[in-house]
Amino acid sequence: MPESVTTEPHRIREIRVTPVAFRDLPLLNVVGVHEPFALRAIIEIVTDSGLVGLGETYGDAGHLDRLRLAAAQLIDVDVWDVNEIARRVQVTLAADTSKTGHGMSGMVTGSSTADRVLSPFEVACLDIQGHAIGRPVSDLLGGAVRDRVDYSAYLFYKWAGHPGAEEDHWGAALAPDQLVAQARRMIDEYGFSAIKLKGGVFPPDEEIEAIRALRRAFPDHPLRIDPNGAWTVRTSIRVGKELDGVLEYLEDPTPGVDGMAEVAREVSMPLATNMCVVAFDHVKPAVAQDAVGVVLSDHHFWGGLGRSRVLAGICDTFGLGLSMHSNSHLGISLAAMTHLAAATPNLSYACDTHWPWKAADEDVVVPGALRFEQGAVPVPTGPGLGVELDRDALARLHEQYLSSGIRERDDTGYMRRAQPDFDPTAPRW
Ligand SMILES: O=C([O-])[C@@H](O)[C@@H](O)[C@H](O)[C@@H](O)C(=O)[O-]
Ligand SMILES: [Mg+2]
Repeated sequence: MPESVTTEPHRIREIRVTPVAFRDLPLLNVVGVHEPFALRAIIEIVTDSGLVGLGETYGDAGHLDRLRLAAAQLIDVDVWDVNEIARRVQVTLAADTSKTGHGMSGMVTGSSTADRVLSPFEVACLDIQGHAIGRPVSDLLGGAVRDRVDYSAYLFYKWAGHPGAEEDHWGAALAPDQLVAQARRMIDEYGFSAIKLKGGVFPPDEEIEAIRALRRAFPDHPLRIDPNGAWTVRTSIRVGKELDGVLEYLEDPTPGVDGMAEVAREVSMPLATNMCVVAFDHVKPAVAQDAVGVVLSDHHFWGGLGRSRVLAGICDTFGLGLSMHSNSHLGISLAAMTHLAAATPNLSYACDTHWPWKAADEDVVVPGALRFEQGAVPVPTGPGLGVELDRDALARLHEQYLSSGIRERDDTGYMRRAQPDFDPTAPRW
């Protein structure tokens, strides 16, 4: 065996779970509005060989408890033994049937608790594996089939600023012309070549008008709208027919597989989802009913990068398209998403990202490794995820978490402070 090859295990000596908060803007959605800070948890796995791997996940209190519970069971496991790590997470959380505290504000329900908890540990192990052999994570996933990953311009209706605060640098977006201006600015800054509108905020006809305005302003950009299940089956069919030939896909128009299947039978464009197919046991019924044409994968709730590639294989087998979902996130997640998308041949749509909504000066990774060029992130080529933890920034964002007082994402509660009778029930129209 050549001397450079080592077969030594890299055993987990310590796992640090650090909740952080970063500034967020008042982005509107079907369940309410984003609070002034978004929460994440940063995972550091330290091995007995002195390597450190990074992961990032939701930061809600219930999820933090589960992360810490599982972390305690992973000491001494070799980071190459991800199956054993998955088994231990599964066993630790077997009795945990609570669906709360997952950090997705009610818009992604029914995802597997064990997969959500496993995800950041698996990513951190892959980061360490990559460092151990000097190869990027995309190589560990089978090799990058593209050297840059396309992301979409993720538009939100939004207030001008948080209540009681000054107008923020994006300003209000409550009408079609303001959304067009938002898209223009985001595309000028990042170069995105596809556009997604978060809908479910205003009556459907207003949102149809917004999509039409975007189509006029950006005739060549694929367009998507995602009302997070805000519409009845009937409304979804009407909107789908009105936007025939305009949308690349229609994302979660109505809740549940049965409703989606009814809509899918009547509209021409594919239906996409990150709401009714969010765990492996949802795939079979959705396929049986032909309910969705595109699955929005998300390694944060599908159990990490390896299991997301399993999902990609399933989508390929059943002829389903594959795109990628996002929530408010920092650079470790962006790096993981980029490696995964790079190594997934059938991920053929521009991925979602909330990145433009994050303040440029707030992240836990050292700047430089991740950048947008013409709407895409070049796949990091350094070892592991290719990003480095900025410890001062981590400490700062942790302090911000402590002082923010926010412990759970609560878009509805925050909305009700401004509008006490706000009702998040969906479908609404
Ligand atoms: O950030 C938001 O408000 C989004 O609505 C997010 O929470 C959703 O999970 C997501 O982006 C989606 O595509 O449903
Ligand atoms: Mg969605």
